[in-house]
Amino acid sequence: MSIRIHELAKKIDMDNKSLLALLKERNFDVKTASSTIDNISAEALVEEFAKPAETEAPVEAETPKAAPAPEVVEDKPAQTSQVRLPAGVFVKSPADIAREKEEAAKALEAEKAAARAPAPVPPPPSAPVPPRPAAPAPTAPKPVSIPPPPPRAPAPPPPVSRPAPAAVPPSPPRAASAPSAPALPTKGPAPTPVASSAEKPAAAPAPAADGEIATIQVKPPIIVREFAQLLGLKPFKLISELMEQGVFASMNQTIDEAVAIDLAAKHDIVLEVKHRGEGQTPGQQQPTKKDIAKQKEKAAEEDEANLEPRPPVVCILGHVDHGKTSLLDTIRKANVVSGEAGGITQHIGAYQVSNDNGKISFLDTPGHAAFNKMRARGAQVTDIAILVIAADDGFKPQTDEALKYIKDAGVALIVAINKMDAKGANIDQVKTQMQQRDIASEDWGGETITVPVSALKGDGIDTLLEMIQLQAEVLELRANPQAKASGVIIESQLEVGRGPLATVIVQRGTLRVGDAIVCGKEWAKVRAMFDDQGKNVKEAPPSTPVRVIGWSGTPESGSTFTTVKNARAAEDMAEEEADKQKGQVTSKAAEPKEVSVEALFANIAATQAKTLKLVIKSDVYGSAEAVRGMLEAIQSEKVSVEIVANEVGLVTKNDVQRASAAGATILAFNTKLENGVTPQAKHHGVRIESFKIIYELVDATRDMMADMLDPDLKEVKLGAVEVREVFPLAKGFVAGCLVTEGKIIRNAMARLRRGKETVHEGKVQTLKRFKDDANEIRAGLECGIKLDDFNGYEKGDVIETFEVQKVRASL
Ligand SMILES: Nc1nc2c(ncn2[C@@H]2O[C@H](COP(=O)(O)OP(=O)(O)OP(=O)(O)O)[C@@H](O)[C@H]2O)c(=O)[nH]1
Repeated sequence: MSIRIHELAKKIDMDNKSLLALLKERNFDVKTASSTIDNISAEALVEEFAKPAETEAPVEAETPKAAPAPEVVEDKPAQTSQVRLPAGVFVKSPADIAREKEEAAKALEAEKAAARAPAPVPPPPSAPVPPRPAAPAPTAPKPVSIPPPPPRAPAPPPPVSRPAPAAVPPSPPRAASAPSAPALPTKGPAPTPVASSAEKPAAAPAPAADGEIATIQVKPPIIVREFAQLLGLKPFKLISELMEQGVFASMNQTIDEAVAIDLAAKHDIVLEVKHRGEGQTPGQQQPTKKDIAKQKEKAAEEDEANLEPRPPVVCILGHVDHGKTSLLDTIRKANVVSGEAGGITQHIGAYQVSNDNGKISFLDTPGHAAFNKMRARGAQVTDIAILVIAADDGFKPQTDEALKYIKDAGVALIVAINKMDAKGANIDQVKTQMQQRDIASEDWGGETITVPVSALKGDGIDTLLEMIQLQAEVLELRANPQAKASGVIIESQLEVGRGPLATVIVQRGTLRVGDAIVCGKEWAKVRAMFDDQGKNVKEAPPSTPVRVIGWSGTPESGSTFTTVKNARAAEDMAEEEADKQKGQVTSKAAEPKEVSVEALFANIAATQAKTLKLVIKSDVYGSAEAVRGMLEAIQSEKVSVEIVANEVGLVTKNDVQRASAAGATILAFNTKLENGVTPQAKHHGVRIESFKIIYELVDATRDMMADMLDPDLKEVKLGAVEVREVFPLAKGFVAGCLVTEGKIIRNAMARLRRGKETVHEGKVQTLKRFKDDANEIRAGLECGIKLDDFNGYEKGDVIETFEVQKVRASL
């Protein structure tokens, strides 16, 4: 019998993270909050952490003589009643104690260093305000089976029943830090300075003295892993900070200098980027006082003290038809699947659900190969990824692709094995495949939280939500709602009556109606915002998905937006960016190109090749991207595709004119035609094709390309005869035949074979049944055949008839 960590945590009123750390410290083999430990150990822990409250308060318990708890365990196990040492519990060896002492000394030093820093001073230990004031010393000589963690005997009674995160590593008495640490990620004081300084390895820059800014120097390229070390952060922490700024990089990737400088400023560090061969100052711009002030302002925004818990952003990924939308649908209790064309998700949806434990923001991404960019984007903006795998189908190509995105983005993973109700569901097979991919499920000794579910029947959904909340708790997701809002564009589109609109996820700060935001070359004064239910909302705090209207155009999906001072500034910044982009395009075009003879001939050949020109209009930006990707992947040496325009919105008269001028066809994907477009297209002879399913669009495009080529000719055999006799006529000869196969039709093409040799090819000019002319004679009957003016028939010759059909050329 066993119990899950998160259940036990509730029982002993401790947060999951602390309990996990405590258990790991005590050598339990636990990995996540949904790992289990045996009941005996759990009971002992319950006793250890709950007992003080029950045995309220004998005053003498405060006296130091209550200290020698470790002795009880070590020296008198027999005396400790009938309770046996539970599995996983260990008695410390001298080596352990030596190691702990060393760690404790390090921690103490770190504490001292933190104390020197200008940090909020926690209340002195002498005046704790414990909720359970008269609790007895936790180390009272109770013969419990689990050794109480470290010898903290002389310390004052713990003011809270659950240990603070800082108390997790075995340490010597740290009276000052323990009482002040908040246990759960609720609003409240920032983590103690001890916790943050303990995170920093020795390589971290020494904290500067009061008000001073530490300086570190780097040489590009700035690699995330190395940069984290320089800042004294764990790489995953740095990755998540980068993500909060809308920068998505994995451990071994490089980041921009500007981003690195910004990030360093957040940690009160001035970053000096030294380019190779550069001296101290020339070339490299050093941060000015203004820069530093700006950086400090930003750092203040991100100050731990201002951070509040935020809902997790969860992305649902997986292979086509494995049930992503159904799963989300069941979670949302709304029917999205039936509204989708062909039952497949063609663009990303963002929704927020609330349950007893709080809110969760979900992103639904399409499973089709065509939408890989959208999936990658989904994985990038999320905290937790749910990989949906159908129990009756197992891993498929897009499952592996999604897993790759998840790993690259470094987000937490939960596997939902769906369709458990389906015939042929084989959970063991899926778990074997998980093991093969190094993501073994927890119950198979791995670390991946795995939840069997049935989206159709609703089984396992509560557990899945619980696991998401637990994972979120462990990740300690926080953001500053007071900061200037910034976030990521999930999707953008043009909507009739509303103009350009974008689904965004706010990552930092609170976005409000009236805010001015800028995103690349587009900007918006937020005119209105809608939640996933289409309800008008006035503000969107961190992790909230909202649809924003008021944009100058459709911003690019996946790009980040930030709030600026006012609409004027937003417009200026957007214009500046547009000019920059234009400049880049022109300068690229102006670059001299080397032309080889081969290239010259290739160019000549290319101009002779046929080109299918297309104007594409799609409902949303992501679809436009997917369509372009699919069309560009069509390989043909005979016909090429030229995309004249690829835009979001309705098909307009302007599009018809553009297509007419370019000789292009218009493809409308998931979008409609503006009034009056059809007659205008007819007038100009422009072809418009509409599609709701991307694969149909691609097939139709291939057909259009093939139709531009001369058709291939294909011979279809109609029948055959054997020459049995040769009869003389007044002029020439006729062959007396038996129809051996198919049928013989007058005027059909014919070929006379003698053995392997073709003697003559022509037409069946005369076809007679006895003396009468016939149009068609079937197998098994005799007939007379004369081919054109041919007369050289011999007994045993075979005459085959056939017709030539024109078929669409292959690409
Ligand atoms: N038996 C069974 N069928 C399910 C379950 N979940 C989904 N399905 C069915 O599987 C099919 C695909 O479900 P979707 O939710 O559209 O799958 P998807 O992964 O979102 O597919 P795309 O949108 O194309 O990426 C539908 O016919 C669902 O009814 C389940 O738990 N059990």
